[in-house]
Amino acid sequence: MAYSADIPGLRYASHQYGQHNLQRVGVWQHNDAPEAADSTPSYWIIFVHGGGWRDPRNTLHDFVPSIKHMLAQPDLPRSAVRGFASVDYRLSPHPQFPQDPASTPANELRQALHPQHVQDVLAALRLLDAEYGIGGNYVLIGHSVGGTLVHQVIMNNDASRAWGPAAPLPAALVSISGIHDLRGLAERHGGVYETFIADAFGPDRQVWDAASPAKFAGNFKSLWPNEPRLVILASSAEDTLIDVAELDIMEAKLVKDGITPIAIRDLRLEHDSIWEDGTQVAALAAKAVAKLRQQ
Ligand SMILES: Nc1ccccc1C(=O)C[C@H](N)C(=O)O
Repeated sequence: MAYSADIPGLRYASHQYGQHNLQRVGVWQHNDAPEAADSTPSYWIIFVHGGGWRDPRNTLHDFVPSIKHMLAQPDLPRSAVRGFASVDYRLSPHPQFPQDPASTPANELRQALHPQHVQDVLAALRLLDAEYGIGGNYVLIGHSVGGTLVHQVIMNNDASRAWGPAAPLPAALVSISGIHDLRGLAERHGGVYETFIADAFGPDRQVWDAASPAKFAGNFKSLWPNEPRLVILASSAEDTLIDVAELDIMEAKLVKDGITPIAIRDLRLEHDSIWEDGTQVAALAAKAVAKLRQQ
């Protein structure tokens, strides 16, 4: 049941925020009425999947194992969580999954180019705010290129709003095995890294830099007014696809901007096993919520 959204005890709703099949967001909430209101705040936990901006095997369902672990997580009380959401966004072409543009319906074609991926994530957050009133009460978790996208939500909050109208900003960001410097990653590894970045961003490396959170010309602290601006950066030493340099450079950028992230370099498991297993994603979400509730 790899693609099932079914989680015992939760009801699932899928929402479209655009015409394309991938412009959708999944929402899971507890079946029964919420517990008696308590005075401590509660949060939405929202996930943005990875897959090199292109892999159709990565979907909003990537969050399901992590949600199951969160339900069983003793240090993430039910009263602390309003619900879970996971975002799909239009993808770029993948050479292993070719499509014939002549015969493929427009709403199934994967031909997105930056900034369409982040435009979609912003649109999904606006939909969640309109339908569920998430406001700034959410933890935004990204895996791999999802880690790029969650930082870009903050980057978009400058005067130009280049990638879309304002979306509510999160209370906390969690970037797991995140890609933060496109050019750096491509130059260190070459090969398929250059290919999937060029397929998603085009050939101009200045565009890559402008989209890279760690190379961002603006200041994360000033564009993210809501306290406490909690950021958790996490990487696994067993990850053979994303090296710790991607975490190091993002940590340095945030520190320069006046934000001290929590940096966790000792996750276990290979790149994709982290979300497939979900235990560590759940623990990171619980850590973020606990920190927010301590404020
Ligand atoms: N090679 C990578 C390195 C780093 C991060 C992702 C990938 C991917 O391959 C993503 C996806 N499975 C893809 O086929 O594009």
